[in-house]
Amino acid sequence: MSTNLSQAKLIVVKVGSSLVTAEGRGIDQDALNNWANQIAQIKSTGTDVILVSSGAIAEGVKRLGWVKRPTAINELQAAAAVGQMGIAQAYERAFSAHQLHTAQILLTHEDLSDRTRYLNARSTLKTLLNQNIVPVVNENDTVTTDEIKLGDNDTLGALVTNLVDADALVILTDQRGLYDSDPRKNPDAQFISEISATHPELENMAGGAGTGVGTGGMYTKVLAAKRAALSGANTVVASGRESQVLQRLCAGQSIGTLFTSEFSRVNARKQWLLGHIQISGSVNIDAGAQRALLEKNGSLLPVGCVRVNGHFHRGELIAVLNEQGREVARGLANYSSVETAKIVRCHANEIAEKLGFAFEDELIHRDNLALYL
Ligand SMILES: Nc1ncnc2c1ncn2[C@@H]1O[C@H](COP(=O)(O)OP(=O)(O)O)[C@@H](O)[C@H]1O
Ligand SMILES: N[C@@H](CCC(=O)OP(=O)(O)O)C(=O)O
Repeated sequence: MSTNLSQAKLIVVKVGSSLVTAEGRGIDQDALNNWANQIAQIKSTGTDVILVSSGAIAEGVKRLGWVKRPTAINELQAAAAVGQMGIAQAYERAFSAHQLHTAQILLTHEDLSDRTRYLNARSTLKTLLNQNIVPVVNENDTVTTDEIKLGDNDTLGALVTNLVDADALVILTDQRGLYDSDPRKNPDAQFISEISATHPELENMAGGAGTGVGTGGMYTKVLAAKRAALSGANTVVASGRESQVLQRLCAGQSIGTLFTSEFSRVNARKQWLLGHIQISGSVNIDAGAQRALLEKNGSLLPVGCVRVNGHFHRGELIAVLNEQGREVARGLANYSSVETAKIVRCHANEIAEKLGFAFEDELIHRDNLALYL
């Protein structure tokens, strides 16, 4: 795997509140225009981008005329609701100069931990990318309470990276990258240009937020790098004010701090599928489907399924059994057991007719399938 971003086909770019809102003074439209310009150019060279943008609370606080960030959760939620309007407008304006549309995606913790919602979120993001739209993601702050909050958008950026199998996560912030201690507190702090995302000293080096508007500081960024590494993605933390930072990263230049992942893409996904979820049911497949899976790295289509066992919902993990009843794979089902039973042996164009609706053509997409090789 290449360690830089020159081969990346899809990257997640996270921008922090202090950059987006000029440290709380209000949306920095010039900064947004600049990133939009860079993203439009990257997209035209074949690298897709999903933006994760903070700033709703900081912008809301400014619009409401409050002198400082509140601590009461209901006030933070109200501020987020007001500020998110500005964030959405500002990105749409910035990208419209490049004839690109944006789409607002507000996610909660549950959207990413519940398997059905996870698949729906993934499917929506992929569909938007196929339509050449730039998704702009934030946490749905208005409906999340303390206990269920993701809490910071560095974590959200890593979860989105895993969700869509992005090649890399780029976290743009107000520092050049990671130093061995907080450079705001230690003028002798040493800059680190590359480090393993699983380095044991990372958490000790990283401190909290630098300004009153940021959340989590470098600490949540190193945790995010760790999380993104689990699905095989590298993370770069760099300054959002660095000239042409995204284009230069995508051209393979070394800017900021690169956190390298030691997991391979396939293994990480497989670990997640095989290790973390209980099986709800299974399907038996025919020899042709088995060949498609094992030899051609294909998806499992309903036409290759012969029987459905057990009870499962859309998004649940199921086992794939061959004609002899041996488990050959596991994956996330796009249809429930009741729906699957109605579409076994059916071609993709017959699904809507049998069910009255259709999600995907596949019962299990190959991205959501782990094989026992
Ligand atoms: N080891 C470190 N290296 C770099 N920055 C650090 C470190 N420890 C703490 N920080 C702080 O993290 C801040 C960036 O995080 P944060 O304020 O949450 O910004 P953002 O809004 O971009 O997420 C920096 O301004 C810096 O003061
Ligand atoms: N969802 C919040 C952002 C929380 C957050 O993580 O902020 P930051 O540390 O600036 O990325 C908002 O939009 O205000």
